Amino acid sequence: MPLLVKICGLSTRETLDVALDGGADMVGFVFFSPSPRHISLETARELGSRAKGRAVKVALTVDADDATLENIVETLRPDILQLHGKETTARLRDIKQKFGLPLMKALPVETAADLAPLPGYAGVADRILFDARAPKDATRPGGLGAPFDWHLLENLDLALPYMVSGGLNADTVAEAVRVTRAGGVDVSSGVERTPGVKDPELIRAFIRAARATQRTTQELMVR
Ligand SMILES: O=C(O)c1ccccc1NCC(=O)[C@H](O)[C@H](O)COP(=O)(O)O
Repeated sequence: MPLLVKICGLSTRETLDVALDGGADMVGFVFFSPSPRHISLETARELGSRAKGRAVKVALTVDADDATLENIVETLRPDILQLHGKETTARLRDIKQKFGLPLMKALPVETAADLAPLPGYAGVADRILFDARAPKDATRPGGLGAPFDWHLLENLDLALPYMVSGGLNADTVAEAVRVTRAGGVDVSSGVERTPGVKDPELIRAFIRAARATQRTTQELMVR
């Protein structure tokens, strides 16, 4: 199964086109006003139509209510909802029932104890995004450019597809995939030179580096 590459926090036509032209499998859009990557519903409509059919569109929210989700679904037309807050399994069931979209639940990781909620989410989410737990004083629960200890996922036995994120960049993505055996990688800060401003060359470099992990694996398999 090819590695899924997600570029998250896209907010302009130009950088969205770079991610799409570079072959990103998933493009993420942030709907969380304290984030430097937050986009308006008007921008969501424009970027959503631009990405349609070219990559999986991911709408990222944090403990959003139904009205907020309804507006995002109506404008972005997402293919998957990424829930990056404290959403319970009951809330995931509620959202899935109301919107009928696949759900990717973000799980903050700092210690092995953080994996305890996995079985519950695995029963309702469609995929899991492992992300670094944000510091207590952080203004947002993700997109902070800091990694977690990937070895915490070394012996993971999860029936669901999962992605790894948190501080990834072109130099570290191969090791993250090797250690976690994740089926997907997700990056935001690692393709920016300043918070919220995506850099075309960093996007291209990250996608190249992520794709290179696949060639290495295939080469190993044929030996
Ligand atoms: O990216 C944000 O600003 C953000 C804000 C609020 C909740 C989640 C957020 N990002 C979630 C993502 O999926 C990021 O891509 C992920 O946390 C990795 O971010 P980074 O460590 O910056 O690569």
